[in-house]
Amino acid sequence: MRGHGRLPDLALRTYGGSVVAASDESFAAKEALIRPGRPEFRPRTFGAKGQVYDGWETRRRREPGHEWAVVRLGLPGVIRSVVIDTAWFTGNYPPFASVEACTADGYPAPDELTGWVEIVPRAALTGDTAHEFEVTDPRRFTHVRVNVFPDGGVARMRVHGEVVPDPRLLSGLTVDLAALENGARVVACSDEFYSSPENVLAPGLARNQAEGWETARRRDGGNDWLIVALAGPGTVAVAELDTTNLLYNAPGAAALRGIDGRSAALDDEHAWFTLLPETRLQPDTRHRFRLDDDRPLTHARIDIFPDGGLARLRLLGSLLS
Ligand SMILES: NC(=O)NC(NC(N)=O)C(=O)[O-]
Repeated sequence: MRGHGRLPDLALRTYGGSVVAASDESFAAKEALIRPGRPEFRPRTFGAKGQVYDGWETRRRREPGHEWAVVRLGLPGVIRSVVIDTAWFTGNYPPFASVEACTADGYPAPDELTGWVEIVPRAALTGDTAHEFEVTDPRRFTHVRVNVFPDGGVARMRVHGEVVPDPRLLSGLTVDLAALENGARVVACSDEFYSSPENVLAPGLARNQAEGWETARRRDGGNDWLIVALAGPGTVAVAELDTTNLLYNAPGAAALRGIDGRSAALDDEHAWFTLLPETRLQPDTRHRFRLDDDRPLTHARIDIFPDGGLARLRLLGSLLS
């Protein structure tokens, strides 16, 4: 069994994050800070404002002070680490940075945010390096502010943590119990050769194959699978198995099972019950299946036969009250 990757990036643009304000972005736009993917660089590529960078880059400060950018998390939650990546910034990286966070109710404007607390104390940075800082504050945060001293460029900021949704927006409703934004996460997966299984829980539709989960071609006669810890104990009424963008590598079939992890161990094969028996799938298709089972579950396991992947897995249902 392979690892299931790291905690999700709560700030990621494709998870709904937004860089809502910055003190300056003269050389390169603040929005790049939370862009998915590794930063790119083409040497000797100059625009009207200077060398082009895939990151946030401020002007050279000529007066005292420092620069900052505020990010609204797409997925509010408990932050476990922050990555400040100065990739490609060598003669223009900030020598120091710190990170603050705050919690806001509703939809404040950036200048209405209050109650900032330091979650990463001022630390020295080096150029062209991804610096990871552990965060120990256990509170739920909705926004972060990165400060750079005195100025410079940061390619990416990643804010890894555990999603903590607002329970008022889930209880009593039919919701996707397998959605990352509702607190679901992948806890185990057979293979993540081409792209991460976490992608099947992401918001919205996958725009291409890489935005879904894709396994290697399987040659051992077995099959690929993943296990999702749901948003909470609940019942599932509709399963959506989306093979969009998988044209020549969609699984031939899939099966879905559930387990109530409150009373059984995940490795107890007999405690898993079938929600959807092995069912034929078509390539590039959003399949929706009405399930006929009201047993509560905390985890779901999808088996795909023999390999391939999925663009999305949606499990519409309700949390136990
Ligand atoms: N975008 C830039 O041109 N930045 C800087 N210069 C180079 N060459 O990268 C700088 O900070 O002066």
